[in-house]
Amino acid sequence: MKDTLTIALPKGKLYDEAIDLLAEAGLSTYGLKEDSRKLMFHHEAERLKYIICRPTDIPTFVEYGAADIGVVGKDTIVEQDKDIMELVDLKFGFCRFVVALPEEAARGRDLSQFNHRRVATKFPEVADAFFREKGMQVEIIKLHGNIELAPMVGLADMIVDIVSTGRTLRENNLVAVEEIFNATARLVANRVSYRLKHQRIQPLVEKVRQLVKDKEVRY
Ligand SMILES: Nc1ncnc2c1ncn2[C@@H]1O[C@H](COP(=O)(O)OP(=O)(O)OP(=O)(O)O)[C@@H](O)[C@H]1O
Ligand SMILES: O=P(O)(O)OC[C@H]1O[C@H](OP(=O)(O)OP(=O)(O)O)[C@H](O)[C@@H]1O
Repeated sequence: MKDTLTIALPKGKLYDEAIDLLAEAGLSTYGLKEDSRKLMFHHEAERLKYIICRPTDIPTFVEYGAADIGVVGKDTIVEQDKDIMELVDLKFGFCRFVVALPEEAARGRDLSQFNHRRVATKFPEVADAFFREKGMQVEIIKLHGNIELAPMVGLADMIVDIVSTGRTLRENNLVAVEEIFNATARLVANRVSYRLKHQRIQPLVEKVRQLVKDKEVRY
């Protein structure tokens, strides 16, 4: 399988756009969008293999070389800081990292008044770096999803989470008070694969770069 290229695709929000982009770049992607529970698709004639991963597991599959390349959000890359190569900003999957507070609590106050409080997040490393930089000491509570719930039930005073349309914050009476950084989907590669399979990876990278070059990022 030395010359088969294995691509890790994130199930979920980035899935369809990742497949559309790879198809546009000339890769065969048949079967990937069919309603199925299959986790691996082997396109033998094209020497391509796709594995379908949980988005947060993509850096692990790529770091260990179980996949040669993959698509993953910048938010996940920063949080996990795995030893992988980031090759292209794909300019979809736009979202912003924010600190958000309950509307009531935010009124007339700024973030510095929330020192020593509790923060719920799926991204403890991002949150920790942000509050350290601010010189604030907070207790970070790691959750795996539905972070917006935490302030409503008294589990935390504030959250660090990603926001796209802002709808989830609004519908849960939260307001963003600080922006941390913006994120989009990235094409990433395993370091060894990038060298050994350069002849397959590099033309794909060039093609993808060309395709997204003039695309505007909408945050
Ligand atoms: N509301 C959103 N709008 C646009 N992009 C988003 C949004 N939420 C997340 N993303 C981007 O899509 C990526 C995958 O998000 P998705 O919700 O599909 O998976 P997840 O639930 O975060 O992953 P896991 O199941 O592994 O915990 C995120 O890492 C981020 O880069
Ligand atoms: O600004 P919006 O467009 O409303 O999107 C933001 C929401 O999207 C993400 O959650 P996701 O849907 O991935 O669910 P999760 O909380 O289970 O991770 C994020 O954690 C927010 O909750």
